[in-house]
Amino acid sequence: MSNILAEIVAQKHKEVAERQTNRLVQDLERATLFNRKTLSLKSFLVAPTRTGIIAEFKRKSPSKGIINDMVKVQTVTGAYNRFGASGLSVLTDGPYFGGSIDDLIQAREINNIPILRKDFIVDEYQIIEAKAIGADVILLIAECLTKEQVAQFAKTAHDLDLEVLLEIHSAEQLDKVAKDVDLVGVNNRDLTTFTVDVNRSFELAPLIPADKVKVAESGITDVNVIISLKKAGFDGFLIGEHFMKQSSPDKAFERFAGDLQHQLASL
Ligand SMILES: O=P(O)(O)OC[C@@H](O)[C@@H](O)c1c[nH]c2ccccc12
Repeated sequence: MSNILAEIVAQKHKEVAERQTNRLVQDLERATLFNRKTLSLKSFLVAPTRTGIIAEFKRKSPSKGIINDMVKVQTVTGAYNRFGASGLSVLTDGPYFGGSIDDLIQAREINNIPILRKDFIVDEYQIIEAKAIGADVILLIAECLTKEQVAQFAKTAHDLDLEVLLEIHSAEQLDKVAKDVDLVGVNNRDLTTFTVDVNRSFELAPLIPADKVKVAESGITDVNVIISLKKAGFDGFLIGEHFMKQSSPDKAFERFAGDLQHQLASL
């Protein structure tokens, strides 16, 4: 594990222990959103009226510092939805990414497309919490978890009707793909050096088991790259910075999605 990742994981264990004493699992299970019917990201990624983009709301990151702390979560995610995102990714990590549980709850209030809880899951409590705040999908990061944890956490998620996106960065981590993993994401960003290389997605695509939906993550800034990734078998494209770094991420998304729809129509 890289230094920064080890630091985040240690911090996460502390945070979860604290939150767990304030809000017990039984309380989470009584939340209204806990019983809502979840939406399938797998289905939305291939819906003909959508773009395959999982559009992310991210205020800051360890690699970039502040990306955008001026915009509102409902303005941005509402536009992502309206202009054809297949899903939303909302950071709920506070210390490193400037997100919060409240951001996801707010996004849920106004959007009827799948929402990925973007966080570092190190404890089952966070999965129950994800359901209770209105998420549809959880992220599991192979680099932070053992093979056994991935299998166990993915099973817990499925028992709650949540889908599971497993993030990998190397071929070796494919060993952690479990039965209950629905989607495999290739993170193009190296969490040690923060360098981004979209070729990582092209290299790993043929090695991902055929029954898992493929998602390319990070460093995507170009509609033509999405077309190539589609040809390589990807159905999902997780994009944050390219929209968030603009003063109006909503308008940036509208333009990008329009270009993509146009390119797709002429294929
Ligand atoms: O902002 P980008 O380069 O478009 O990347 C989005 C997303 O892939 C990235 O935010 C991400 C991928 N895996 C993560 C794990 C935790 C936090 C964030 C991430």
